[in-house]
Amino acid sequence: CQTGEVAADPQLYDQSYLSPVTIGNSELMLDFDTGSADLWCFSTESPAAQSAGHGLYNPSTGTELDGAFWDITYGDQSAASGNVFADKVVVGGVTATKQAVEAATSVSYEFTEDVASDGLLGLAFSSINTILPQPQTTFFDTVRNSLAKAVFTVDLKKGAAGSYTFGYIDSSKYSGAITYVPVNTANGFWQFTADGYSAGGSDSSTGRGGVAIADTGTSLLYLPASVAKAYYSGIQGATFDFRQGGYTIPCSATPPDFNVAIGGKTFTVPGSYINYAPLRAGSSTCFGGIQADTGIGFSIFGDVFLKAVYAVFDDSGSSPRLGFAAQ
Ligand SMILES: O=C(NNC1=NCCC1)c1ccc(Br)cc1
Repeated sequence: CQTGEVAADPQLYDQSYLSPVTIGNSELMLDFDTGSADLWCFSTESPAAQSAGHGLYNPSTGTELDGAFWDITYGDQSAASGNVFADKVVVGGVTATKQAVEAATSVSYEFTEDVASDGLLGLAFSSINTILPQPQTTFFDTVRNSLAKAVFTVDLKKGAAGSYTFGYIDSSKYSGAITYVPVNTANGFWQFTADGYSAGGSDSSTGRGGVAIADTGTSLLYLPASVAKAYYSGIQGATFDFRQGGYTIPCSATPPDFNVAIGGKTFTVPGSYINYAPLRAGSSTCFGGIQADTGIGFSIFGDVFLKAVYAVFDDSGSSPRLGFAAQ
């Protein structure tokens, strides 16, 4: 019965969180992503112009999956592709002896530029793994039957190291009870329904809830346009800046807290989390941590929300469920 824990180290402005993973005989820093289902890494097969500065997986330790290829495009239009090897993967002591490791032979500039990240470890459902002709299982799916409990937890923090655990829930990491809600796996995501939103201390709801996904791979909190609009209407100097592609606020602003009702419980994102980051270093205009989910199809509860709660991704029962608790 395996259990394990790894640190989740925040990158600049908490844009992403990286965790150490041993693949074959190299340790790489991967971005754990509950919004996708591929485990891929820069490799000795990646073009040097794309992989300079990154840790590389050397597939010599693995066994090539003949004829298997992968090609993924993320919600932010970043992309990567390559071939596949079966190799040993260890995360916080939890071992998958024959995990599908997707070696990159091409990546988009977003990944080349992010030199701290050596790849991604997908934690969505294996139904959206992009390997063809035969999709493979995520790390969690590969090890889930060997875990003490088929769960993983996400404890991200603002500007500080958090953690991911596999196989157990750590009651020292949260306060109060965990509120569980059902998950709809039809789209391959950890998809749930949020009941409603409100800003500040007021109970003036900024709108009905809706369908959402829990996505550690997305930095911000994307909500229905009406909810985002109502939220920023309460902040002096806030504006929708179409050139920046979203809401901006004065960096001097103290945004109101943001409340989300899930499963009959209210979870609060401190207003400071929504004063996300300067548009450019030194700018006095900051990008908002809440943005409109227009055109995406559902809301995305990314890191701005997840770092305010303790989240349990539970596949131990007859159907998957998500648990949230105050941190
Ligand atoms: O791609 C998604 N999440 N992960 C990552 N983003 C950027 C790098 C990794 C994503 C998933 C579902 C929806 Br809906 C929108 C976005």
